[in-house]
Amino acid sequence: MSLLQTRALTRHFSGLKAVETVDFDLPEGEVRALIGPNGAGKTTFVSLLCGRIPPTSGQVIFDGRDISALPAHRRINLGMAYTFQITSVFANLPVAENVALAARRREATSAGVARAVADALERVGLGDRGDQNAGDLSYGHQRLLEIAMGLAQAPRLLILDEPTQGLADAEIAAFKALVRELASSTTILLIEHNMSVVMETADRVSVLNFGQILAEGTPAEIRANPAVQAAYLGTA
Ligand SMILES: Nc1ncnc2c1ncn2[C@@H]1O[C@H](COP(=O)(O)OP(=O)(O)OP(=O)(O)O)[C@@H](O)[C@H]1O
Repeated sequence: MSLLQTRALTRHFSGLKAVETVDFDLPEGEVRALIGPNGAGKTTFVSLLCGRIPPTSGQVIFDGRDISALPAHRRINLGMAYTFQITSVFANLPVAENVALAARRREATSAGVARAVADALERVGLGDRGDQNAGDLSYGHQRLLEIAMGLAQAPRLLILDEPTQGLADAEIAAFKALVRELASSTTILLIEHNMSVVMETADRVSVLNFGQILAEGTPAEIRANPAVQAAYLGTA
């Protein structure tokens, strides 16, 4: 059963078809990568899923329910968590407090919050950094902190927008392992430019091009798809 669906989802910006009649299905438990050339509409698509911007037309359906008209915070409460390209940690707060802010959206008791914080930091490998100011973490660790903030909300769907951008090679290798571990407990939608991350973590891949789904398949199928290769070469 699909955890997330879109039906004819469309967003225009004064004539520009950033997302155009997209039908998308993400089954529960899957790691799905969303790829596409620059300007293909990936961030716009994710913004529509999260409720950051309204669609021009079409529907977003989460767990069988039409959430197209729900504001972003209500979607978070239903179990959607996301991190965005630009880091959004509170630099002057300790790492643990950043995660606690996210955990309090779901946990009512201070013991529950403390447990959720410790668990989320442990899972991303920042278990010993809780007292440090978030702004003192390396860039790569700040990205992991953002993922921990998402995890602390015990999401059913975790959306990661270019999580490996700006990471060092060793950090990217660790990230691949982290995604596999996270996949045991949550469905993941990964917007990613790094093809080795896509190939090694995704169960399936959706390719956006000019706001439309150009292809869907396993990583191997997508790699071998001539239309996808042409889109990346700018000739499609
Ligand atoms: N707020 C906006 N106003 C006008 N045009 C926009 C707006 N947001 C995005 N666009 C346009 O919509 C198209 C899709 O942009 P989007 O950022 O979704 O692509 P993307 O696939 O995420 O690209 P990238 O990989 O470079 O992040 C682009 O042509 C972009 O210029």
